Amino acid sequence: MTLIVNDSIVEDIKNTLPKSRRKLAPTVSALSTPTAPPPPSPRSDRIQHLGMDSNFVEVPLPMDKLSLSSHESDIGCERNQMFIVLLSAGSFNPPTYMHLRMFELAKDALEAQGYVVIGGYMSPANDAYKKMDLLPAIHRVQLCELACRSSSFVMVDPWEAKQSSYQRTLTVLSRIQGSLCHGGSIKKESLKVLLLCGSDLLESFVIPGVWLVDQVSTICRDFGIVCIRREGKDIENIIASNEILQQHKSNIFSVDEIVPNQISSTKVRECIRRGLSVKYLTPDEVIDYIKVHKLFISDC
Ligand SMILES: Nc1ncnc2c1ncn2[C@@H]1O[C@H](COP(=O)(O)OP(=O)(O)OP(=O)(O)O)[C@@H](O)[C@H]1O
Ligand SMILES: O=C(O)c1ccc[n+]([C@@H]2O[C@H](COP(=O)([O-])O)[C@@H](O)[C@H]2O)c1
Repeated sequence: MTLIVNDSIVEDIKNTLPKSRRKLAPTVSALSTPTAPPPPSPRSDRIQHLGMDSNFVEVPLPMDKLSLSSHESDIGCERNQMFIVLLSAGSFNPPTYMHLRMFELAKDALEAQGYVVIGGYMSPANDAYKKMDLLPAIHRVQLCELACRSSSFVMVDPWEAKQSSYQRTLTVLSRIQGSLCHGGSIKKESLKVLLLCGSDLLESFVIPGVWLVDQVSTICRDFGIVCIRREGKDIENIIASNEILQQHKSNIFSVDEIVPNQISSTKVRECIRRGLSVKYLTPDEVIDYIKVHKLFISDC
């Protein structure tokens, strides 16, 4: 794993993105359509990060697979050891083996640098994300639960999916950090909650209007990013193209795929629509659920 950098905003990157990503709900243009989620006001964002908004649906953070007791956390502090929790935010429409592989790749790479990865979360996007063909969140949460059954450390955080409105990723990162540190079970100074993503998501950071610039800064500075190279995308160039990413390059971990893997949810959906097998692209439990509920057969 190498640490890398970035520089200015590249407008035409938008056109190089997959079609589906150009339809991201929180873009400026999408926000003017009736189906797009309203942009959270700066005030509501601030309150959300503090975890004080009484309009939130309360959902406890699952911790059953976390490999850390408070005692170990204290030891970690003494040894100056940093514990890592990974958050993967996405549509997971449906989850694939590549989504699960990302956690393994990130864990290996971070542990090779001396970090201790104590857990990971998949957070399926809220229905208000309105990405093309998005299944209702209730199914995507269930599919993620089934997908990560075989993992010893990956869990599903259904909080984002259960809220009544779109939730930005910074809010989800803050909620996870807050839940883990609440009551002092894990010391804030020995915990890093990192956003786990593919290079296409990192690329979306530099597209004007998709993310809030201040929030990109906060994510990079106060949290950090582990980015898995996807389909040959040059992570170094993405970082070099944006001032904020460049400024926080030491907090952005770039991970190479050992075994190139181009599985995507789009391709899985296409296969299902065409009546083709998706075995070995996603876990059998996911396939069974899709069959029972007759999902992805026609456009949502
Ligand atoms: N093959 C892959 N390599 C690297 N990152 C990936 C891969 N597939 C998904 N990801 C990452 O997983 C996260 C969640 O992705 P998402 O749910 O959109 O999956 P997707 O396969 O890209 O979906 P879709 O095809 O519907 O756009 C994103 O950060 C994305 O970059
Ligand atoms: O927080 C934001 O401003 C923000 C802007 C764009 C995308 N995201 C999140 O990034 C994820 C992208 O998912 P996907 O399926 O489009 O790759 C999804 O969880 C979105 O909620 C988040």
